[in-house]
Amino acid sequence: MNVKICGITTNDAAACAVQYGANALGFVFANSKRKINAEKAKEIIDTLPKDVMKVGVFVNETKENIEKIVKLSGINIIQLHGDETQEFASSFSLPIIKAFSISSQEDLQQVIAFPCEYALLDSPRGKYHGGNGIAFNWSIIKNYDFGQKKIVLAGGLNESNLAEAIQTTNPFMVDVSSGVETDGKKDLVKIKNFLQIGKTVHI
Ligand SMILES: O=C(O)c1ccccc1NCC(=O)[C@H](O)[C@H](O)COP(=O)(O)O
Repeated sequence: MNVKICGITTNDAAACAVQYGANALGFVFANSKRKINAEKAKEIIDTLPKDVMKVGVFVNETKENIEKIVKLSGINIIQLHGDETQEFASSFSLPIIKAFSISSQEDLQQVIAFPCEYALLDSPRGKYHGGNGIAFNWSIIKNYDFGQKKIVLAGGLNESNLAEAIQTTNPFMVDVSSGVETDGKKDLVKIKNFLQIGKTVHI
């Protein structure tokens, strides 16, 4: 299973995630307790292997600022986690991960229609637009045909529920932030455990 560890702010957390096989690391440039600036993100990204996806997370940010941060930091995928339009998403040359809040089957139609390579399915917004540590009802997407969209399952995943989440939804990738933290900081043991489960679980 592909695994994205989101909300990376330190070299240690990035190195640990890469060591245990993370496929993607997320850097949050939006209002968040995990917010990072482009310079620090670049310092971390410069240490990462080529094949690890470097995802920049944005919420209702301007195109100009996103492009500035892309250039400064070296991120190579843009995650739009706000109310961005289809037109806005289509205006970038980098691959797009569009985040969707899922609370019922009706929310799934917009996922298919949206012009993005990856659709990140998350729980409804809490204090922040994302990274709230709350799972949605996975049965909503069980056996749903998303066509060519690569589904990234997010929201409240942790080492206790990851295997069940993957077996229920069979996504392209799983994404975690709060579930690999202790007291609001990335926990290297939890990152390792999460990745070991993600890499070995049978679907
Ligand atoms: O992580 C944040 O703090 C954040 C803030 C604002 C917008 C998006 C954010 N995170 C995006 C992610 O991809 C998270 O990993 C995803 O929402 C799942 O988070 P969690 O439920 O904490 O595992």
